Amino acid sequence: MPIREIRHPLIRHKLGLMRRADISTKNFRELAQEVGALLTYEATKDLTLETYEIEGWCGTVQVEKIAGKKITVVPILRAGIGMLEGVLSLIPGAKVSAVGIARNEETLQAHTYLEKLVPEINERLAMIIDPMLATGSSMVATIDLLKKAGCKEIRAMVLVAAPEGIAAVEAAHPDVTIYTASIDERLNEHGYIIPGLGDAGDKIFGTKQKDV
Ligand SMILES: O=P(O)(O)OC[C@H]1O[C@H](OP(=O)(O)OP(=O)(O)O)[C@H](O)[C@@H]1O
Ligand SMILES: O=c1cc[nH]c(=O)[nH]1
Ligand SMILES: [Mg+2]
Repeated sequence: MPIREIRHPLIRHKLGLMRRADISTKNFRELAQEVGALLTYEATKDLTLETYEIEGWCGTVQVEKIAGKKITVVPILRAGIGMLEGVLSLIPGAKVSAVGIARNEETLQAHTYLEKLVPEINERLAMIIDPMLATGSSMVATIDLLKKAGCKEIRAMVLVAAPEGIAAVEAAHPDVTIYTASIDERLNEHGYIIPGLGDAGDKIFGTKQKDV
């Protein structure tokens, strides 16, 4: 199952607010973190649990914890940072592997400029975060480098996904499930998602809005 659109009412509501042309940087940032947290809740729903025993207030009690694999969250810089706090609010122990990728706005090809992966990443579940999945070239490049580093289980969370990007990830990496708040209609001639959110990196960091 490579794509999961999470149509939860809270997510739909928050994403609707994010689509407003006049949204402030502050509100966009807050909502990106909130939707990031809600997607994390869904994307971790099937993690396996194991029971163990503790001393509780009335004697020993069986409790549960997440079994096996540790997690690394992989924000695709810059815009992925805009979801990081939200994700870590639910998985505070996760280690962070930063991947810097910028899309060439002419060719729409992804260019990798930073790769700072945590040790023993091959033993971790990697959860990639990026607000936008447009052509898919940034996501495919990230999955390529994680697999090269030995990652065996990879999931991705994006706020908005275009059908073109979903198809690209599915073709290159059919084993990776993508969790998204919305599958939007299409890309425009500049490779921007319609209706989308505009330039998510610029909105999160307050840098100049490009004419998209
Ligand atoms: O699916 P794609 O066609 O590759 O496009 C999506 C990428 O574009 C944006 O990043 P951008 O390159 O603008 O960098 P930024 O995060 O530094 O703004 C976005 O955050 C994704 O990483
Ligand atoms: O719609 C898009 C596509 C790529 N990057 C963005 O920030 N937005
Ligand atoms: Mg950008």
